[in-house]
Amino acid sequence: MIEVVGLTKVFGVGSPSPTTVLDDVDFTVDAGEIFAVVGPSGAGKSTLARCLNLLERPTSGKVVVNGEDLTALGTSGLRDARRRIGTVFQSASLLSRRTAAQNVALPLEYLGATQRSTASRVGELLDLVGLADKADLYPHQLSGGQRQRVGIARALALKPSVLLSDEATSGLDPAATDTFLRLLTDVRDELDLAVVFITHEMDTIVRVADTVGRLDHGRIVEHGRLEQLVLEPDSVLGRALRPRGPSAEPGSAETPVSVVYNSSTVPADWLTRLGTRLDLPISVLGANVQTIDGTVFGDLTVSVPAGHASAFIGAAGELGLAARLLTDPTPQSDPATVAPSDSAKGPGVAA
Ligand SMILES: Nc1ncnc2c1ncn2[C@@H]1O[C@H](COP(=O)(O)OP(=O)(O)OP(=O)(O)O)[C@@H](O)[C@H]1O
Repeated sequence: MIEVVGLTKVFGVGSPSPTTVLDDVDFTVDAGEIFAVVGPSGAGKSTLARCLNLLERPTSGKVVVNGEDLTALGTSGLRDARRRIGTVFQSASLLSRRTAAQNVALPLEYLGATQRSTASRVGELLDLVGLADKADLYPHQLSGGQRQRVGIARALALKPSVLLSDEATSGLDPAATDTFLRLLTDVRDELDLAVVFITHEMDTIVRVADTVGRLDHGRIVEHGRLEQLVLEPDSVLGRALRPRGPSAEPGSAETPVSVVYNSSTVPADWLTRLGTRLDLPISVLGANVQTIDGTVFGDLTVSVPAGHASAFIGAAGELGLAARLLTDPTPQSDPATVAPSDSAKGPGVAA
């Protein structure tokens, strides 16, 4: 378990123009949980990663792992404490003159482990990430995805309780990303790890995250469980988690209404029921249905005859659907790409 309490990083403390890059960040990730952090460029994601694994000293606040405040430790204690957090970086950062096995062995060698115990642990780890047959290959002989899997093996070498993945799927092709995400959830389950998954790729979040935080201007401005956020019509994160192509235009005597629902809590024939109950022709203008952790979530735009939208919204609410007028059909903003100044305007209207 990792608890981050009031984490603040100010660069240039004491200078005429100090920059606050992390501002009172709080979150907790339990063992067995994947917490995704998403945010636009410059939001402070890399700084957060470096403060979490203590490559960078926070200005104030705490990073507590399994009850121990790592930020309170001196230099030698800190070296030891870093073992509790394994990091997988973007593009793996493997040493090019070392084989896959030698790269995985590196943290064990620093620790002074015997050759025999190192060889045995490296064998286990390469097995875990499905690369036992690539042990003697050099990084340039591995694919990008394989290099990231070596990165995971190396991050796990010292049996950390927290795994930090810092933009680790950036630049991977879809198949390698799939393999990486499956491996991440497998090791999370097998080793009961608390995982902090920093990314700007919303589709990876939908596939692995239990909880999600949106970082903006160094602050966590939205935070929640994935399956709750995806149903939030007004949430920037919620909208970005429900990707959808453009909807058809409603007719001139029709009003577009957005409907978001969780299929486990609404009747499967909700659209037919609403049409019958209100005695109205209702048509679908656009839709996205996706499965998150086994539950189907829907996000539709429907057209309702003008003058009947309120009745539709009320009746939909009674069936457990979140419906609202679609007054601003602008494209969804993506919290991973939206400029800080735009996102500061707050959420727009759900698509
Ligand atoms: N050493 C430093 N000194 C001063 N400012 C810094 C320093 N490191 C980062 N910053 C500033 O902190 C802000 C956040 O940077 P950071 O790299 O953490 O953002 P990020 O969300 O990871 O961005 P990206 O997605 O583009 O990598 C930026 O405005 C950056 O200029």
